[in-house]
Amino acid sequence: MHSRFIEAFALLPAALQTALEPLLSHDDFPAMLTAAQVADVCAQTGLDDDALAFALLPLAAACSITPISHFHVGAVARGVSGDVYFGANMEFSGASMQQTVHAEQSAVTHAWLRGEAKLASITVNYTPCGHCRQFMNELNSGTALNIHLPGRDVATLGDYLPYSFGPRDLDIATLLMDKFDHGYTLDETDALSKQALQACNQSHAPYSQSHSGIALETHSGKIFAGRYAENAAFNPSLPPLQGALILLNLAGEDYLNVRRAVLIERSQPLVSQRDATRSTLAAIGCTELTALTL
Ligand SMILES: O=c1ccn([C@H]2C[C@H](O)[C@@H](CO)O2)c(=O)[nH]1
Ligand SMILES: [Zn+2]
Repeated sequence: MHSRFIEAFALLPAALQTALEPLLSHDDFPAMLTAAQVADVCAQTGLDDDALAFALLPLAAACSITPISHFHVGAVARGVSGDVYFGANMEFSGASMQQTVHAEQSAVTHAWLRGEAKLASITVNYTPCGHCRQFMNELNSGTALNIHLPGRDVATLGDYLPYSFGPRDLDIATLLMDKFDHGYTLDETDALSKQALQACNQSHAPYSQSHSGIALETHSGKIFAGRYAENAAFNPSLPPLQGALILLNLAGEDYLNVRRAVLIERSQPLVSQRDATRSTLAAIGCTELTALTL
């Protein structure tokens, strides 16, 4: 079992420990459960889907990296496929506050990067901040997304974000997690560039059209790609680097092990990721960034 889970796992009810043990005992547990695994764990423990999501929160929160706040937020997003995805907050010492990833953003992005089509619900161990509510208002599940919080009845994003501002206010119809391919091509043939290009092609940037994607390679040779997720209110947009680091972290890798990165964006974009990406990568000890333009 990955060392980060040991303490939280030991505090789970015995029946849940028994049901989860075969999944978590692998070092490469992907911080998600498939619909079939969820059904199996529910059958073994007698928990329903929602109770299981709450019970998993301490494991999700154990994935947080919080050198600044030491405040561990965990989230569990459920896709319409029935698969569930962990999320956890990530902080970067030596970078700007704006580089922080919230647990809700982590869970949502985790689901998106793994190809989930739409979210049905999200369960979080603390109330989502205004920034997260706005971030989630970009999703193709819209204000119908169910939000489960400890000690509260289930409510929708619409309940938590009344009089909301969102994509429709800017006449945008393509929403976060909708599938698309922007069709950019590039002659580069190395694996990292190819994955960065694919991420760029799947990025969500309907406001600026400044599509971008990144791929990170770790010292162990693994590759993690992230797509830009733009937001109607602009500031809650999530840069591609954050997407890739979310996936890397949830896969059990250490973000200090990023060896090199390829960022792909358009030439002279209205919104550029390059400088912030370079500076955040430097804060986590990676100075090998190749920035390619389309
Ligand atoms: O909705 C929220 C509010 C805060 N945090 C994180 C961000 C930061 O790492 C820490 C303190 O704000 O908690 C979340 O993950 N979600
Ligand atoms: Zn938040």
